[in-house]
Amino acid sequence: RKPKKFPPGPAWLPILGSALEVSKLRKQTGYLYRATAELARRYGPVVGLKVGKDRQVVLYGYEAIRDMLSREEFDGRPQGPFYETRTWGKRRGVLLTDEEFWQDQRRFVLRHLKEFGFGRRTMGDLVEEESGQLVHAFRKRVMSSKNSGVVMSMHDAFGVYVLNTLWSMMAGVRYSHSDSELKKLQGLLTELFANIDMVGCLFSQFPMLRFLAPELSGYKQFIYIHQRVWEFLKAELDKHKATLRPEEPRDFMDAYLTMLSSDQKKPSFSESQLLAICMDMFMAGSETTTKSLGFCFLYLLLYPEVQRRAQAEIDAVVGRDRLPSLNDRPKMPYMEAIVLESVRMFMGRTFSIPHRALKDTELQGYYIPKDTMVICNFNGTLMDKKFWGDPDIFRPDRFIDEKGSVVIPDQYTPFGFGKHRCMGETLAKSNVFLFTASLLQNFNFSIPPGSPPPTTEAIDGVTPSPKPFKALVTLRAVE
Ligand code: HEM
Repeated sequence: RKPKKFPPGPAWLPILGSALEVSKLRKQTGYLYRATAELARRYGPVVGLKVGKDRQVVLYGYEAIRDMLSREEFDGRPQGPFYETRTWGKRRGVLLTDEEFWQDQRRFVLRHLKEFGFGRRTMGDLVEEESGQLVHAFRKRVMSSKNSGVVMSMHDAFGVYVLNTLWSMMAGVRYSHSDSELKKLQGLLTELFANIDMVGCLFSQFPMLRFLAPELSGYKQFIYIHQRVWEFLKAELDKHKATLRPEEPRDFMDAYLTMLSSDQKKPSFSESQLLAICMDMFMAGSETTTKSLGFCFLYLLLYPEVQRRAQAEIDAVVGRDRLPSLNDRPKMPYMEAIVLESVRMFMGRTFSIPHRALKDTELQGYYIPKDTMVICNFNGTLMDKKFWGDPDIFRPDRFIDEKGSVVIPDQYTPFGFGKHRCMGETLAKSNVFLFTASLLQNFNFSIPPGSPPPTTEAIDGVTPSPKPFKALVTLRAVE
């Protein structure tokens, strides 16, 4: 039964809760974020739902989101089969854990990743190295075509390069762009992310389906893909164990392994926890940035004037004799605004990672019982018409004030805030900035002749993707 003063929302039916109503709206609107936006229109910015066994509260609108994310009693992460199965029966990692376990692990990850460059100058070198490789690969393809132009698939052009910037620090590895095993794995992850949601999936809301309909409920695919990622990471871990020299840690994996055999080791530290952290970083670190870059280039095709202005800025600040670097960033507000706008377009179509109430509490005047899942629909902040005016238009200028400086309003929430705030914001923004600036310095991107403009409709899922699209890539003339 609905608890008293629980946030308003559709009726709760036995067993199903409000699942049918949500699913009907999702079918009508095409996306879960639009379905819950419609519910917010009907019931207000705090909507109460029950989907199978899960009590959920979806927040839409800045006030409610800010209130929830800044209060410690909402710092839990959900529990249940979905959040445990991914790490073999126990919640592990940093992405979906909470309380003391998560605090210890988050602190360790941040502190030790920094030793290998994370958030520091050396991280800039890694991103610069990778953007150089990206430009080189594009140039090779363009030059191999007789008329110096090539039609390329863009939505998935960045995955390996993005992962490399993080994996150099995590495991001291850079993968080749043609590494077929890694590409297969990234493809599987993209597929998985399109089939589940931030709020779980059928088998997490109706756990019996794991046994009654393992295929239909997505359980089988979920296990298969996680197993493949796990094996991939385990092979790297085994290599590290065989060559570890504790006095000279080469990367994060070494630092963690060294900690495992030290006397400061806390009970939350274990080898499977190390693998779970790697899995979290693998998933959180590459899918998000890659898809932001996908949206970035989609909109650059649709808004050629934005491309031209970015190129004019790159030419003025960097010129053509060297690649852009992160040192140029403070002098390139328009490029910086393109980064912000691309991430807005990506996260404005989805949710934050769900939180969980750690105790009975209240939010915006409503009663929220302990263990309720609380989730932010970022569409309500990042695409709010009242605030942004024209949220569907790709307009980097919205982040630039009359003096030409970058301004980021409070409503801009794609990385969340509070204690669970994204750990990879700096890396993600550096990647989007430098990959885009380096490519625009060297190439023009346009809609292939004879093709319709790419659609801005996305593929729904945990993180939305642009639908597959191609660009005509040509070398920029040297002036
Ligand atoms: C455009 C790219 C990215 C976006 C939009 C993004 C967004 C987010 C959001 C909204 C959260 C949830 C905050 C909350 O629960 O309140 C989050 C958490 C997280 N992100 Fe990112 N992220 C991005 C890139 C990355 C990268 C590159 C990494 C890896 C270095 C990363 C690692 C994480 C981790 C580990 C968490 C969990 C933090 C915690 O619960 O303590 N993210 N991210």
